[in-house]
Amino acid sequence: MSVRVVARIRPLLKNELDKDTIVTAESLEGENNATVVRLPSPKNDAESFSFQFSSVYEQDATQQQLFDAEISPTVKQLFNGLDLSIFAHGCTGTGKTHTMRGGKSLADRGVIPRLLSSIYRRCKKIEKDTAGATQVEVALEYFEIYCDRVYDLFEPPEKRTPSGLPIRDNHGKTVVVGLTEKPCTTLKEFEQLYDQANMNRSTSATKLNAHSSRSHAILCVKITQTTETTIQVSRASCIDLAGSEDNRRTDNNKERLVESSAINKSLFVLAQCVEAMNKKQNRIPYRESKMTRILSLGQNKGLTVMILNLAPTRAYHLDTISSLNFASRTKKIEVAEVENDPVLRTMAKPLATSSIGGANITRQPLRPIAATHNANVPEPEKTKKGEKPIKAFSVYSDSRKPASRTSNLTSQNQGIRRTEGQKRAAEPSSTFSSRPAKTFRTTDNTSRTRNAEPVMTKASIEALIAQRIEEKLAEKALQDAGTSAPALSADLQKRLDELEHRIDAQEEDGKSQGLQFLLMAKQHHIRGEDASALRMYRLAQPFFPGNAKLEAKMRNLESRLRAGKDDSAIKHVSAPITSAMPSAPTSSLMAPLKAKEKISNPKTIFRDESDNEDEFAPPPESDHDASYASDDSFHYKPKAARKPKKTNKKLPIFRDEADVSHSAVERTPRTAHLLRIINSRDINQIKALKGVGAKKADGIVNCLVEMEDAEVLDLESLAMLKGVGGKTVENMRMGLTVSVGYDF
Ligand SMILES: Nc1ncnc2c1ncn2[C@@H]1O[C@H](COP(=O)(O)OP(=O)(O)OP(=O)(O)O)[C@@H](O)[C@H]1O
Repeated sequence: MSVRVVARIRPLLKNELDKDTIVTAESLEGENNATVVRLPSPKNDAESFSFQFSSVYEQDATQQQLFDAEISPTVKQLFNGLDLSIFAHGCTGTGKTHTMRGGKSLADRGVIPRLLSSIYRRCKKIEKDTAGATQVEVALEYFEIYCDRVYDLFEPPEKRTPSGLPIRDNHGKTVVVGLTEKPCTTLKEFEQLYDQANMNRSTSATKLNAHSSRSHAILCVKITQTTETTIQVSRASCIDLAGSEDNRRTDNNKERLVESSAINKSLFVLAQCVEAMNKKQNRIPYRESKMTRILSLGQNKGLTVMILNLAPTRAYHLDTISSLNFASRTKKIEVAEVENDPVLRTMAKPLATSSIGGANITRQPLRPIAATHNANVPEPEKTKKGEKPIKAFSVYSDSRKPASRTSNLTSQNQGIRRTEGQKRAAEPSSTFSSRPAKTFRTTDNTSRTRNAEPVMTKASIEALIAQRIEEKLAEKALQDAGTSAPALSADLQKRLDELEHRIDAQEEDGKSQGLQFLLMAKQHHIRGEDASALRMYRLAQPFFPGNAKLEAKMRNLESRLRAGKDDSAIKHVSAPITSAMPSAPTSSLMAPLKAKEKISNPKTIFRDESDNEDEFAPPPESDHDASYASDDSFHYKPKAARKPKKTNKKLPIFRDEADVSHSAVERTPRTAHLLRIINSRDINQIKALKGVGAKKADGIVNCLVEMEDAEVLDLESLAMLKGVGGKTVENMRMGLTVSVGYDF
């Protein structure tokens, strides 16, 4: 993956003019451009921290300068077939939306309108240069992830369903189902669509930002280039992340706190994913939040630019350090995974792929080529004029689309297309629908092959051959699937929908979220990561207000951290919990930077593999198992109107006599057998349990991997794994009698 991380320090706002500026940009010796962010240590102003990035933009940097230097050069590659992802990251009020969207005046326009302007210019140029032989179409999807739910921003809020749009895994890619795709032919048209859609975005005034985005907004621009012989699709995804918030500073009310919790949680998971990638762990916890599932940072191929937005004042000091730490980790992913110049290396891929595909490619049934390299892929025949346009593409995957055009549609897809067709019936004929039909054509990429030859290595050829084999197998599987009766698809679809509703219903219940936080807290606790555990307990606390045991746990962790060696770590996590609904401090989202010795040489980059909050934490308490089990005492108190549930109702089903003590020795054979299967982490065995499908099994294994060496010791702990619950545990156990034939 190629992640280019640049930092941008915003200017002082009107109400900050008298405030202390502590964040500065510096150049390394012999360089003209600033690449280092420097700020003092929170402990001691005489010491400073420095972080190096690809570029650093100072307070007076204009929107134009940032775009010209960072984004403009990628547009060419976008048209060469690479996907592009642009992230704005940073805590609340640091200028993410300003950077991505910007203001109304020409000079103030942000990255997104400038990118679209560049895209349309290039479209025109290509069409002109090829005398119309290559035609370029642009289409948009725009959605937000608000409180872990996905909403289409092209739909007015009143049309939203409470649970939002479902997301599904499709051949390893996450897709948002049912998004509107808007063909968009001119910049003017884009501006209208974009402005209108932005009015649908969830924003609110907070103490830290009068127009704070309460959601992650993702704009996907799909570019389709059609020539006589080929169709090439590439995508630019522009992501304006919601800002992390230190709720000790926000004075957020309950509603804002819930939003803030969701924002902080998803950013926390993002940080965890980045950390897992850094540590080269096999499993990246993408599934812990919808944002990380959809973005799949590190899985998407192509170019990624992350713009780290920073506020210059002391009020943001700890938040700024947290953000810098996070960005440094993200930057390291690039260093670890891309050894050669990422631009040259990734540019070679589409050329090489199309040359390997050669004349044998007659259709592209699945996503891989388009998803990973956007190779020139012939598309199935387009619909005739007047017919419905093709259904929405997905964020990083359009794997269903080719299938849908080749009659192998699942009823799910048919349903989507119907909806889309109805939606668009009133719309003027789009460029898609009015375009003359294209037929499958074999690729004749002689010149491309020639171009690609010098960069083909043995390894890349092998990888491409493996990929082609995979595609062929997938194509065959798809064709096989296409022969199954439509009734089966409808049935499958119904089951999927039911499952989705069940999950949504569960998600709507704050209990599930609160328990997830608790589970994550416990996982951290087990690993001895007290600082992270404390953060997660804090996130959980709003769901269990007034729970004395939880508060005692947090106090315990706080005092242990306070007693730890490094004061700077304590500063990040030891704020006393006074309010009934304490918050997740922003600084707690990402690892605090370890205080280093005095920095005198700006060339030194003060991050290394060991920079991890957990090194500040004292070793884990030996009694953590006891506390693990004792969390059953957390009473869930859902949103205001609901009555608190009694403890004994919480996990009533599977508590069999022998389990009361939670002792492994006293487990029934059936329970022991079930726990053995779970702790085996063997997805096939887990999937075979009654009531556990592939998705749930995957979720369970993910949780277990998160727990590293820890095991699930009892059924109650099992029920608390994400997506499990008491009923599922009961089903698993009951199923064992029949399906496993265990002698109980
Ligand atoms: N480079 C800049 N030049 C001028 N003003 C800026 C700049 N960056 C940010 N601002 C101003 O700072 C304020 C906060 O910016 P913005 O709303 O973009 O922050 P944000 O990071 O998106 O916050 P949130 O996460 O809460 O949505 C706005 O008033 C914005 O106009």
